[in-house]
Amino acid sequence: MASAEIQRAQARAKEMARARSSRSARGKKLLQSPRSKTSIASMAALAVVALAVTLSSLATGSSNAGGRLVTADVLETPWREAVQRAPLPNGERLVEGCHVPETWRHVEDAFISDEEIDILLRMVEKGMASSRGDTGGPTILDVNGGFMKDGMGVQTIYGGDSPVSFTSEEYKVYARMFDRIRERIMEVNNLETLYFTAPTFVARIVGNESWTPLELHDEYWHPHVDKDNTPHYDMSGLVYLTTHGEDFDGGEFVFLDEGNPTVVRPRRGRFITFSSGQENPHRFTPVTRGTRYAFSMWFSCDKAHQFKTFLDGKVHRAFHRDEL
Ligand SMILES: O=C(O)CCC(=O)C(=O)O
Ligand SMILES: [Fe+2]
Repeated sequence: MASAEIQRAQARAKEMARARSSRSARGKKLLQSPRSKTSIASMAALAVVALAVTLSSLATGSSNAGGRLVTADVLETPWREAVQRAPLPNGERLVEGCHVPETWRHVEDAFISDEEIDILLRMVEKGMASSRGDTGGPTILDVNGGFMKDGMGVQTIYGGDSPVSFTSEEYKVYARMFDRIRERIMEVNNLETLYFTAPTFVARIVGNESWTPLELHDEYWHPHVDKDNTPHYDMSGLVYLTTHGEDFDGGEFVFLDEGNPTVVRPRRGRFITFSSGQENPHRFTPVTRGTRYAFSMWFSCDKAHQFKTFLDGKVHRAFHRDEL
């Protein structure tokens, strides 16, 4: 890279760092990624830093709504932002090493490989095969609990006339995803304990603007706090199987910080985590075209809420734990 170009890239890097720190609001700290290390002496290292800035600036910017935007372009390094945890609801016992005072909003790409995503998509389609909700709106599948909910109501998937049967390869990929996510959330937030909990599900939303929800519960786009809905949720995790702007339009995830929302566009294989309390109100916008798939999963600091029957072979036919 020519030296004038490096200088320009450096100036751009400084400007971006300045813009970033001036946007840091309400006690939040933005992580200074490797690009802010302007003290690196060698020209070669500076060139690498400048390149990282250029790549990263492709994937982040400002959204139409005026807030920050994490685009659906691939992130070379995770996008991260620290938040101060809101006080625990009255009566909830604080678990040291799990209810840490500061947690990270963390967005990471290529968390699940293409091959794994294909297996998961196959699994989801199999589990939703009897869905009557393909005219729009959400179909929700809980593989662990064994039910599927579409616009017409709830059905069990392992019982009935034509029970769904997943292969052990499908179960393996599915179970490993949860294990890896739990470990990653612990790593990112420096936690000592964290338990996978239930319920957890995958949602398929077929964009159709003429679709009208039957009940309030079907209006998936409402702002909410995960822990307000389910008090034992402490950490939230999301994995997307399709990409905004390619497979579907709309369906953008938004952290609802007052006056400064952050939009994260789903991308196939993208993983998002954040703590589940009042510090992270969020929503996602209506899907207007195509099909959006998202796994939602939650983790608890309370051992009593650990999901123990996960893939234990009792709920799930045609599955043997030994095969995992
Ligand atoms: O699918 C998403 O982007 C978010 C889902 C969500 O907020 C939830 O399941 O609680
Ligand atoms: Fe949520």
